[in-house]
Amino acid sequence: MKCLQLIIGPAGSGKSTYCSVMFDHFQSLHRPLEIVNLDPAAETFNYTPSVDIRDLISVDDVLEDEDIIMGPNGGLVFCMEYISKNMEWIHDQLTDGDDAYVMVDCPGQIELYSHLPIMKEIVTTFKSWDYNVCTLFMIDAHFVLEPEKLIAGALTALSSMISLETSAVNVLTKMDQLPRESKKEVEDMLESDCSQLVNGVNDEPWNERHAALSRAIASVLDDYSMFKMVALDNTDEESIEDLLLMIDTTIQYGEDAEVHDRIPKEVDPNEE
Ligand SMILES: Nc1nc2c(ncn2[C@@H]2O[C@H](COP(=O)(O)OP(=O)(O)OP(=O)(O)O)[C@@H](O)[C@H]2O)c(=O)[nH]1
Repeated sequence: MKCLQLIIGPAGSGKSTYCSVMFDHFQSLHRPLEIVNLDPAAETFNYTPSVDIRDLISVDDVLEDEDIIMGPNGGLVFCMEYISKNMEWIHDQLTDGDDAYVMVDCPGQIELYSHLPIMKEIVTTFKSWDYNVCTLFMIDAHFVLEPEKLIAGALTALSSMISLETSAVNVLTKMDQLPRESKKEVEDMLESDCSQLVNGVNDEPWNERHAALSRAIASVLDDYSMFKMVALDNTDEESIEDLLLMIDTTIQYGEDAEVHDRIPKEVDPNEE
């Protein structure tokens, strides 16, 4: 079964760092992994991509083209539209075997996932090549310690999940940077449901309606069990293993192999 992790999240949330940490982890497990850099504006990253989209098109090239007049954001959208129409260029460079496992390191512009159709088209193309796709939404752990920011992060992640139509795992990055007491706070938070977490929103009289709205959103998130987060401490091997196990389960990695192993050997009809 072909598996694909689509790594998305705001700029600086830790997408490329995650890819390089997982690249090393896969190597230590002797598991094959191909990484696609899908960010035409990427500057540097600490892994060796199997496919680098900048070899096809880069934002710098587009901005230098005198026939195309646009700013950096328009340049990125132009590149992404071009990529979505030239996906075969990526396909040709992937091994694409039955056990292919691919990570796609995406740009951080959130509008690509919320209201533009481009990423959905790219995901649909990967699905048409029989990849099981799981979206990983990276959230900087520093931003979830306040209930208001937690709600905002949850809604952004949900809007991406709904528009991309894939299974999803929300990853809290940079846990190693948190002081011990904040780390404990985040770990406790992950054990709680959203309604408990937003109890602390500012409900001074002038914020009453805002607090009520936050509580209503939290209760919907709990009712549908749709927003779950996993903390990742890049410096802790166990944390990396736990996350990969969860993603593999979500993405159904290796399930066809297990089914194959479970197929009974030819049965002798004379045998009882
Ligand atoms: N200590 C620590 N630093 C991290 C971690 N993840 C990311 N960083 C740092 O945060 C900064 C941004 O990380 P990136 O991995 O480049 O983030 P990105 O989401 O790929 O950023 P864009 O490509 O701009 O969208 C870099 O300086 C990283 O070194 C982490 O888990 N721990």
